[in-house]
Amino acid sequence: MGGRDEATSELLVIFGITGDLARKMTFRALYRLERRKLLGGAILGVASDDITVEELIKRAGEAIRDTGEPFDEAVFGRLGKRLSYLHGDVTEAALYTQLAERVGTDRRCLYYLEMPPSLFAPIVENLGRAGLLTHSRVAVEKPFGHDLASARDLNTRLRAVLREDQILRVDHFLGKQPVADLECLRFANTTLAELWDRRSIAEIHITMAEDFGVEDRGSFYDAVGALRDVVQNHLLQVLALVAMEPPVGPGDDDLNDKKAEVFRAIPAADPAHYVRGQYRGYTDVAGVADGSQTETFVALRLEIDNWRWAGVPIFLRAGKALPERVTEVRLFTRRVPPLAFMPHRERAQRNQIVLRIDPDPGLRLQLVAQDDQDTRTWRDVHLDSSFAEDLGDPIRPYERLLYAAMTGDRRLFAREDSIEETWRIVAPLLEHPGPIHAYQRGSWGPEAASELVRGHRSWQEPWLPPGGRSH
Ligand SMILES: NC(=O)C1=CN([C@@H]2O[C@H](COP(=O)(O)OP(=O)(O)OC[C@H]3O[C@@H](n4cnc5c(N)ncnc54)[C@H](OP(=O)(O)O)[C@@H]3O)[C@@H](O)[C@H]2O)C=CC1
Ligand SMILES: O=C1O[C@H](COP(=O)(O)O)[C@@H](O)[C@H](O)[C@H]1O
Repeated sequence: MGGRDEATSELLVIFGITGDLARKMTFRALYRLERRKLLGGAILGVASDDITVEELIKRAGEAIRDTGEPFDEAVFGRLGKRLSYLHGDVTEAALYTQLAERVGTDRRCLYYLEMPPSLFAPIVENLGRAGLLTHSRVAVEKPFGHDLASARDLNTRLRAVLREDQILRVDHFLGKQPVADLECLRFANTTLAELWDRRSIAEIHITMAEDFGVEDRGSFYDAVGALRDVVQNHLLQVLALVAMEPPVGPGDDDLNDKKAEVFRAIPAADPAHYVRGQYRGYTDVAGVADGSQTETFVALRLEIDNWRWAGVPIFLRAGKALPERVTEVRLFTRRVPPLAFMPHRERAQRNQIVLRIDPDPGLRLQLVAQDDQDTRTWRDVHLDSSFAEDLGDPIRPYERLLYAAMTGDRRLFAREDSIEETWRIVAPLLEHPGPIHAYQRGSWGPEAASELVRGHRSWQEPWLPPGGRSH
């Protein structure tokens, strides 16, 4: 994380400071930045609850403790001194008059919108009317639209008052260490860089598994489903970083240009290669409609029609109530020819390269070795790196993203064209969702997901950290 300069925001204004995301993620991220002495300015929280700043600070402390973060009173004291609070209805002009009095129109602010998505555009329009956007940036949480048309509409409304370089579209997966590091891992290492194309790679699997259900988010989730919740955004952003060409420079657009090229080369997904599942018991969750057809599991196949990846199938799967919480990218190499020097001319298994994003990020290279006890057979051997062991405690996603937003580093945020392309890619699946297959909680999803990969590598047991599951 780099230094601060005249591009750094002087004031962070958080809309939605009393919400769930702030409680679970934002306060902790701010606390960690404070501990690393990376917070330079004041923080103003905005929400509708009529509470005092003392109450807000108390809630912030509880929220940070609840995350299990080691708690240092001195650090928290410094953070608390930065906090102030403004309550009101964000749909009313009066709030922005008060905000302008508190903030002034000359300050470089970062407005971070952790709000119900229907309020993103109205808030930005109100900020514009109050003259509060001239020197400022706006970070908007997910989701950015619920389909291509709504994403375009939101974009148009934001762009009516903001330049593209003032808009930061948050996707917290882009703040995860192994995702942020993909560019360097791929292009700084000849061993990976030389393998990373259709000549050496036969197929790619990306798995995002969660070992919990929808829990208390029934009404939010039932209107969204797995495809919109994590594939259109998180997994496609990861795929772009896995598949892109090397950026030609360090600029924000250098990276985003390469990601956009990948998206443009992905044909719209084919509903014939799309499987949806719903775990048994989902419709009993509070907030879920009776007889809901919303998917809690998806598996799909994509292609990238460019010179690097043509002919390499890409399989994505994501689901809730699966056996493990694990997110990984797995590349299967092509097979070597039969080995004439072995007693049987059997062909060795493919190598696999696995990037584990969660939990315990790391990289695995799965190779084949001759079994020392029985030289006629093969054994898998693994070269594993745990990034925490090798690189130290990682910066947390929201910590990384908040800092990047405050310093104006747009590389970690999704650009307008990428968002629209990802909605285009999934559009046929939204229009023709197909049947929903029931699956048992704690299974790897419906049987139809295995059918999807028939003739290809089967879905693999994900690579788990030593000791199995961790959160
Ligand atoms: N929660 C999560 O785990 C995640 C959330 N997100 C995204 O973050 C955003 C916020 O989500 P979340 O925190 O869960 O939402 P919540 O419903 O928990 O919080 C919403 C916030 O908005 C405020 N608010 C709502 N309406 C108004 C209004 N008219 N005027 C003023 N304030 C208002 C609420 O204030 P008050 O409570 O005082 O009324 C509250 O602070 C969403 O875009 C969501 O998709 C993204 C990833 C994960
Ligand atoms: O955006 C979302 O992401 C979480 C998973 O994020 P992680 O950082 O815990 O891996 C997912 O559970 C949630 O449904 C989705 O809205």
